[in-house]
Amino acid sequence: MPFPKSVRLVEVAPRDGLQNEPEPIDTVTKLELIDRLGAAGIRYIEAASFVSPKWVPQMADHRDVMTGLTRREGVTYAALTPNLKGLEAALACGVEEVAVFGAASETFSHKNINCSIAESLERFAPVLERAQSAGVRVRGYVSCVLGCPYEGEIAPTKVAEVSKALYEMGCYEVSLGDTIGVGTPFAAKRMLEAVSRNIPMDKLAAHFHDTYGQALANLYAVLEEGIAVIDSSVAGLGGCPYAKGASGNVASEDIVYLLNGLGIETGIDLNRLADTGTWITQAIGRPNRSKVGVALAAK
Ligand SMILES: CC(C)(COP(=O)([O-])OP(=O)([O-])OC[C@H]1O[C@@H](n2cnc3c(N)ncnc32)[C@H](O)[C@@H]1OP(=O)([O-])[O-])[C@@H](O)C(=O)NCCC(=O)NCCSC(=O)C[C@@](C)(O)CC(=O)[O-]
Repeated sequence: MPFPKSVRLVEVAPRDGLQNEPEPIDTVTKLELIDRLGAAGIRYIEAASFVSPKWVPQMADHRDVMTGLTRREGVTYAALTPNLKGLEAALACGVEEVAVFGAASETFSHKNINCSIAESLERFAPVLERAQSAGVRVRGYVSCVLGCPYEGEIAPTKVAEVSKALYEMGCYEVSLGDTIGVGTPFAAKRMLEAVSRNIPMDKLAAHFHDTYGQALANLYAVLEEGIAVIDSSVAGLGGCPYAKGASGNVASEDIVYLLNGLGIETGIDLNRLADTGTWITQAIGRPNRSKVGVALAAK
């Protein structure tokens, strides 16, 4: 299959990138991050997470973030909503898109959202119904698609089964999460091949973490298969609170550099994006994990 002509980047740094930070990051910094990402040309930003503050304290200011952000024309600002409580709170803030998040691993599902895979799907059904009645689109995540921190290998058929359930429930897109970044290119292709038997390729997204330094290679592999939506995090920020040692998503700067080199359109200004990575890492005292960001900053 030829490479896609353009790729839509889903920027997850304000949520996935920051959720694991142990020290509270003030809302003003989060809002500036979101604004700078929009100014760099990102058209889809996952801004917050309406989850329990007891589970993920860093996302406790979700209301202030969602109502405080300056909306730019053409940019979608989305939020995670694991249940009806989260959805209602997000709707009250005027959210235009939400995401539910499940897993292909039973143990991870319990650790992350305190229920089995089957229970999570039951919990998501009314979230989708309510969101749809409010005219809000719902994205679906599947975690552990290339491995689980507790169970090890995960069968592609299991990933396909959970993805299909989310898609059939009404998620307009299913994002496939290599939560702990253990995948390699052939494994990524095998997993995608299984999932895409049930779901059209243009309804799938790749959400690959870079823990083992494989994210770019894996993304190249799935781009070859026709994936055209990629989740990424500026400066490679992030990690999952329920996946010890997992590092952030592929750095947005690195994937944009790769896509530019392949002649694939993103509409993103790489220099502005790299400046944003430099700024946020300095603001929160984290190393910049984007090789491209570091190289550009050194110029
Ligand atoms: C799902 C729950 C809430 C279940 O948690 P629970 O304890 O089973 O829920 P509960 O219904 O029994 O409620 C317990 C308490 O939480 C409150 N509560 C209940 N729901 C909400 C809500 N929406 N917002 C705020 N508060 C909430 C509820 O009101 C109650 O408060 P209390 O009476 O004890 O004071 C919990 O497990 C949770 O919040 N988990 C979130 C975990 C999380 O955010 N993980 C990181 C995101 S997923 C990820 O990073 C992976 C991804 C998406 O990036 C893809 C990848 O890389 O693989």
